[in-house]
Amino acid sequence: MSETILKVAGVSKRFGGLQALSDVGIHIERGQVYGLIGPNGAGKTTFFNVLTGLYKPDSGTFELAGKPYTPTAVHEVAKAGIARTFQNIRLFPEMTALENVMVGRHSRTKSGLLGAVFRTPGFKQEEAAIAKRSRELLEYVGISKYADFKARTLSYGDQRRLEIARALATDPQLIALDEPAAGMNATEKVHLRELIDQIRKDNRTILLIEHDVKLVMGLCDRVTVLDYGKQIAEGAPAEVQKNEKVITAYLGTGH
Ligand SMILES: Nc1ncnc2c1ncn2[C@@H]1O[C@H](COP(=O)(O)OP(=O)(O)OP(=O)(O)O)[C@@H](O)[C@H]1O
Repeated sequence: MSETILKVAGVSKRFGGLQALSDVGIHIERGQVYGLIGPNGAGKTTFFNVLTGLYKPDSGTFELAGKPYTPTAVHEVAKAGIARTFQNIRLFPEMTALENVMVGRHSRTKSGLLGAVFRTPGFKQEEAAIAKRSRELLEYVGISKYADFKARTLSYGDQRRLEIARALATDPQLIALDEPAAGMNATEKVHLRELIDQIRKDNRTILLIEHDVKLVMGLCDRVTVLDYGKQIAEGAPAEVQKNEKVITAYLGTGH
């Protein structure tokens, strides 16, 4: 039986005179890879930023796994169960790959600051469990050999994998990936596709913004197409690809 993970309706956002989003809504089922596509400036990143609490919407309702949530702050959204990555990678560059994942995992721990300061047995136990789980996640995304390397020394493709591991560390209901293939070469893209497929097989749910249409069409169960802040199509990739409005939107901007 299908289970709705994310239900968003009526999202609008204006920047001064520019209507960046007009009445946008999406509906994602558990285990789906859902794509958000559209020409440059269509409103994809704005939608992601609204969804994850970076921008306050002018209107909209939000429900995650059947519970309403208000995306007022990034940490509230993380607590509700959405983890995201960014178009311009946001890792802690001077920390090791392992430490970067551990930071993500810490959002799920109980001991708190006092436990850390006094290094209580509870804290040490929890810390060991976090390190173990974080190593497993590095293995899962295929970069365990770089566990002790500083994040900034990893290749672009591996840094994106590390961001995904860090997002997974929060045990999210939904993982939102903002252009995960940006800057990747063809081989890295093949590996990324395998990784996203694996994440889906493990019954996770993914929302994806991606410019690489081939990747989107090959990976996504459903897609929504935005153009000038409006939703011009929604459906299975094969249907959407044939939609006249979508073809015109892409041709019109030279895509
Ligand atoms: N913080 C902001 N202040 C003012 N205008 C903004 C802001 N963020 C986005 N916009 C505008 O909103 C519109 C939608 O931008 P957005 O970045 O969401 O598009 P996009 O679909 O993600 O584009 P791209 O594919 O180029 O990343 C654009 O016209 C952009 O200039």
